[in-house]
Amino acid sequence: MKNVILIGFMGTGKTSTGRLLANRVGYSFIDTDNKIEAVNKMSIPEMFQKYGEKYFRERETEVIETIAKYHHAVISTGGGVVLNPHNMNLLSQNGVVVSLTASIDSILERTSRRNSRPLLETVDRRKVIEELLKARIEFYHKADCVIDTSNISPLQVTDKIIDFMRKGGILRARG
Ligand SMILES: Nc1ncnc2c1ncn2[C@@H]1O[C@H](COP(=O)(O)OP(=O)(O)OP(=O)(O)O)[C@@H](O)[C@H]1O
Ligand SMILES: O=C(O)C1=C[C@@H](O)[C@@H](O)[C@H](O)C1
Ligand SMILES: [Mg+2]
Repeated sequence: MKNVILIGFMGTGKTSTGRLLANRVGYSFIDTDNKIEAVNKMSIPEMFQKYGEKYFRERETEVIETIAKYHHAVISTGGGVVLNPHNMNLLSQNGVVVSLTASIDSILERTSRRNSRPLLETVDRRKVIEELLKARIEFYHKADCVIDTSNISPLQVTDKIIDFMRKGGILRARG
């Protein structure tokens, strides 16, 4: 049974939508950021602060190497998972990749609600978001399905993902 992998920039809703989707389709739910924190017994901001981004990326890949083998799971990733082709090869071998996008204004608003994203701890968050998005956009578009979440609720996003899963034969008809 294929996994559903959610990729996308910070604040596009991977974690909240992924949890909801897993509940609706009866899959297990894994969030790579949460898993990294649990396995390493350390928060992501603390990890960045103590050991830097490179160390975090290595821990991220370790977690992906484990969870890519799961079945029947919705896997919500961290925003930078797409940067390492090894991560994406592992994940896509055993799953379909759904990319969530959002406008810069939506991202700015949503990422201001909780301040636990080390890469956005900066004075000019809009500028950093624009720069990171520019560098990453091509990766976020390498997906089996791309959904703009700017003006729809997490529930509506899951409706679209479920439609996509049914059309691809990943999920059987209603039930
Ligand atoms: N479609 C949506 N419409 C409005 N708000 C949303 C939507 N999706 C998520 N949010 C809100 O945006 C914030 C960020 O969502 P979430 O943590 O799920 O994003 P994420 O993609 O997992 O981010 P990160 O990459 O940093 O883990 C949360 O407050 C969430 O409730
Ligand atoms: O976009 C990113 O590079 C990140 C996103 C978050 O989900 C975390 O994985 C971490 O803060 C890095
Ligand atoms: Mg998340």
